[in-house]
Amino acid sequence: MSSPPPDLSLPIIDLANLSTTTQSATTLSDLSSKLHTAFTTTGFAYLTNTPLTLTDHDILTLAHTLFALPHASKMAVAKRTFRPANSNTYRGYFPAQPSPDSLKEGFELGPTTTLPPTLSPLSPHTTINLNEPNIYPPHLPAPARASLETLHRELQALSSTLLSLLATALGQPPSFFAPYLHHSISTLRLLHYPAKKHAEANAAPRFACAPHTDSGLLTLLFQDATGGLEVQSAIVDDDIDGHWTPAPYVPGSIVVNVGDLMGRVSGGEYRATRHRVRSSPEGMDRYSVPFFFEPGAECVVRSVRDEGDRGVRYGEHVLGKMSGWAEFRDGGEGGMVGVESGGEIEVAA
Ligand SMILES: O=C(O)CCC(=O)C(=O)O
Ligand SMILES: [Fe+2]
Repeated sequence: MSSPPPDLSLPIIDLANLSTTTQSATTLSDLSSKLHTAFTTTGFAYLTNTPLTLTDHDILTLAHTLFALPHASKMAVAKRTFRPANSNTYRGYFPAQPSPDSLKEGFELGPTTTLPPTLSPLSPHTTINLNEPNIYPPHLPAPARASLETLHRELQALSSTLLSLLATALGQPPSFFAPYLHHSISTLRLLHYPAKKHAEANAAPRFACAPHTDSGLLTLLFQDATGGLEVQSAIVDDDIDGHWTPAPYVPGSIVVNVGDLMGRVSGGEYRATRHRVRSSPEGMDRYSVPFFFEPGAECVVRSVRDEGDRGVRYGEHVLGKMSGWAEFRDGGEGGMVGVESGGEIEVAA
């Protein structure tokens, strides 16, 4: 028998002190222990006063701008699995797919640095280059593209700072995880959950995004005020459908959560918590912008708690998970295989 679920109210961690040019040891150790407590209990927290150039309103406006582009402009950069004439396998656009448990279109970009290609088979039909360069819809205004790249760079820097605070919380030197970030392939994803139309309201999927854990180290998420994000506070008596708590929009905040890799690195101390997004009320679109903080494809991720852990190469980890998901969608007949970046692992219902 498991113990009863904790009362989940997500903590708010104020990062204002990170914006000063020098931080005292006390400030850093205070933040480190707040993150540690949040990640060992709920696995989720809100971050406020984050050191970013763009506001959350600016960031969600970028998503509105991108998804308002003509369908043909978005499909011009659709991943090859959705448009076989295209050469991009991992970065770019994915259209909303009919699915019993989720409905969303998305656009994904990685770092702007040039990385050596890594061609890995996902399935007999599909090869993925996790180190692929970015590709943008032809009609996306140049300032929007520049803002997306700035945002990716700043979120990478912020996440790296959080990782060094977690290193100390786990009893390691602050730079312990620096080698993990060599050729890091973090993904910035823009998401649009289209509104249900009246005629579809009863047949529409229950979730906009099905229950899942994220595959990387950490996820930093901007969401609009629509609501629907829910976090699983505990799995009691093996009831994996139970104990969901809303994680509503908090103005000016970023939701941060632990991904599978950080769970592994911490020897299971940090909770890679399952979460999901409920379908919005009829007629409401929802937009969100998660940033999946990921190591390099070649990085071997090991538990700091287990010297015998041989570890897992991140590229293999993420492709293994994706192949499971793709088969789930593919039906095994070489049909349209939905391939999104390594941020999300859907848990088949
Ligand atoms: O849209 C959201 O609020 C959450 C999205 C998410 O969890 C994901 O893409 O992994
Ligand atoms: Fe997620």
